[in-house]
Amino acid sequence: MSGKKSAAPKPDMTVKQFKETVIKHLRSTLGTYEEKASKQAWNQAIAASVNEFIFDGVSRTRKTHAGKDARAVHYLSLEFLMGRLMSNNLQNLGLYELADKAMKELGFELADILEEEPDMALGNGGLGRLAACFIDSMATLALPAIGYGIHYEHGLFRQEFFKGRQVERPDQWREFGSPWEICRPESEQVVKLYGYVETVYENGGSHKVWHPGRTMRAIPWDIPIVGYGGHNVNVLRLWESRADKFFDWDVFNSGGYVDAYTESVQAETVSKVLYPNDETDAGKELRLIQQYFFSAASIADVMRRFRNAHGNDFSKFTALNALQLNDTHPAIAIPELMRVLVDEEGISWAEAWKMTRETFSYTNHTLLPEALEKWPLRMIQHVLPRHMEIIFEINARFLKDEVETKWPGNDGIKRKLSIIEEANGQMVRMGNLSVVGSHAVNGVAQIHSDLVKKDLFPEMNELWPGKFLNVTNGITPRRWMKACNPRLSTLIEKHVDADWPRYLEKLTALKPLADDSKFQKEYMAVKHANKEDFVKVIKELTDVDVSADAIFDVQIKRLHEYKRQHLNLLYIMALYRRLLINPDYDMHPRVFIFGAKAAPGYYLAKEIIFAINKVAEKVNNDPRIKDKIKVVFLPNYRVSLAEKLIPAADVSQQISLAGKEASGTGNMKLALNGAITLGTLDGANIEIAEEAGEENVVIFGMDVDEVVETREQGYNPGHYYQNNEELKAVLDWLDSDFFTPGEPGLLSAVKHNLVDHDPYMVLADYQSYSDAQSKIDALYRDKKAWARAAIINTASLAKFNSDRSIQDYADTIWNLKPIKAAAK
Ligand SMILES: [N-]=[N+]=N[C@]1([C@H](N)O)O[C@H](CO)[C@@H](O)[C@H](O)[C@H]1O
Repeated sequence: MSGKKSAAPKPDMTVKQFKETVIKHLRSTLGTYEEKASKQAWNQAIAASVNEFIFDGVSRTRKTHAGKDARAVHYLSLEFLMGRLMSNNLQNLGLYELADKAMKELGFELADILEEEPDMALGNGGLGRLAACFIDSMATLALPAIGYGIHYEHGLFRQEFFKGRQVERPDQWREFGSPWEICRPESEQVVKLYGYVETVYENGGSHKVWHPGRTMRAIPWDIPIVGYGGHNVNVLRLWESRADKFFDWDVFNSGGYVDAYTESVQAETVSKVLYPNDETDAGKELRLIQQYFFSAASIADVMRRFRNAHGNDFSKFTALNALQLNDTHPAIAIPELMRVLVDEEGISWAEAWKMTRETFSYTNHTLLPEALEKWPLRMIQHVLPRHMEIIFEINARFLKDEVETKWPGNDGIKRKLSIIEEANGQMVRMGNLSVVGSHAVNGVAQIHSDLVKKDLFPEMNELWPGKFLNVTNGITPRRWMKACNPRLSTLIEKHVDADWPRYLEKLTALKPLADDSKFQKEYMAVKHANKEDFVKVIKELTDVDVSADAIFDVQIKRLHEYKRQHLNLLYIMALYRRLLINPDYDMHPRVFIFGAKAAPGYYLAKEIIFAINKVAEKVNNDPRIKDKIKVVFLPNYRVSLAEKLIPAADVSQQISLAGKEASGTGNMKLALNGAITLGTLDGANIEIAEEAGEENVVIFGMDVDEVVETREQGYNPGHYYQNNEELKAVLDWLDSDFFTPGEPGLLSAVKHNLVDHDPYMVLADYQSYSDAQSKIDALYRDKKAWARAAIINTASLAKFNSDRSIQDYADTIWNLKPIKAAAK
């Protein structure tokens, strides 16, 4: 079976040639030389060498697509959580082994050089990382596609812990520039804001003219996105904001020295920093301006490319362009396209609306009410006066032509479906606007898509049967298996074709080996070696000593109450208590590993982080429990840290309250790398259990219907507190100063939230969770059964390849065909 044909074409380059190219760039591009160069310089020299292939790929792909006047998708996302690019680019070009050998011959470990690259953390969590996996898959599937976003100067904050509390530090990913981006000043756009709208009456008709109060420049930075195999190289275009005029001499000369700068400072703030909220609506004017800035610049870029090819014959526009809204963050692009088509191109409202609806599609990523974006009508009116007019018009026609027709005289439904919410001072509902303005709406996992139809937009679904679809999320196996788990990849390639990172379903060939003791040994040896590596990372980051023989129990995701990191904490405290009561309590040693950032303004999330760190401090230094439990909270969890941890994980904690986690994507990465999912029937956990088999995951807790039932019956967390001795004991422990010597009550916020409110039913699911954790302990100690289950997970989850997700989008929403770029 081994040595089957490999997918990634090996550029005809030898190790010697690669070395020469790197040294050439070290000298001629970076102006240094071998003896003197820093690791950072070597990193830049390798990047410059790799870019020779990449830039060629960009041109080949662009020429091919332009030559064929190709239909393309434009993926609008306020977030792209890219992580590091070097390793992925080397892998996708089939250059990794070559570069590794070359650097070894030059006296370096490639892995060390890769550490020099800062993460491109232009996203908060799942939604941002999904966008990054998706553009990797679009390029790998040779689909004509462009990602559009914001070129934030500062990405997601760096997290540090001070006395157990989260502290945010600014992210400086571009401190020394990035070798992976190209500035494209020739394609800059101008974006307008504020001002007023004039109605011009002429030739018996009238049209609208927007007189902006402020304009700013949008400068594009292109990041090449290399498809696996290096055939197609698409582009991620990120917009940087700059002032129209850098310095206002008139103001300066009239003594307004500082004011002369104001405009440029204000303009630059637009792309200055990513809003660090995951799942909450920021509601700030600057955030709205960010959303409009990149939407308008992107629409203008699409129009420029279209006009260059087709002048103002817009009959082909919808046939050649698909625009995907990654959540409602770019929803303002809908009235923006209408403004351009009607005001600038003079197309009739009806025709323009038809084109707009055909062009847009919208992905919903959450049901959490606080995450559904609503903008004060007054704010949109002030910042975007013409767009507010257009939204009024869209809404009026929608309510009259469609809602009234379906539900004549039903004001209740009109109020519910209206894009404008009359209550709380008139708000604009960006979710309703996105649904009304799109031809397709999808959720990100089957259960979530069903709930979007049933609970979020039931009437819209009735109005447009067939508009609401499901496209279950996925992850790119190139970054999340091939690149981050080379030991597993090598083992796999002994039994499966080398092109498995492209055709993940080939991993099913491992299923027959699940009970093969030799393969089980090899497979678990891979896991153990990965754990040994990560033991060093834990020591380096937290100074905690752990054993690779312990169970690595992992919960890595943003800190949010619905994800229930505090449920995990209660169980850790219960285990600790059992060991204090009976030091010989029979359990396999376990290391609980957390990685999670809390939004800076999210009080309880920060209290949960603090509580976990205080409990960790106590548990990790308590000799009475003989290292049977260790708790590790890794600071600054991010993509590059996930790439080190996921291959070393044994247990994947996916314990959200059923109905709250739309999909999850960490669950997919962990399971594909052989971690056993401990989860609720929520999001994609359900589909992971379906694909891997119920016996190869550990499910607990209420399902969605039971949650709804419990809520309808009136949920009383106090009941569980009073009737579960262990649960009561650990909750009361939080009130004491056991974990915060001399400061009793410092952790009480977490207890009171749970005992008094518990909005995410932690206490209701506690016992079922605790029992499931005992199942995990028993299963792990049955080495054959554990290895079998882990292997089955790796072999059975091809469905969660983001290539499959993107193929679903291409087939069911974008109607998009691949166009392979011409070779040389
Ligand atoms: N926003 N948002 N939503 C999320 C994540 N938090 O980013 O999108 C992710 C990507 O669709 C989902 O996997 C996750 O369940 C959902 O909560």
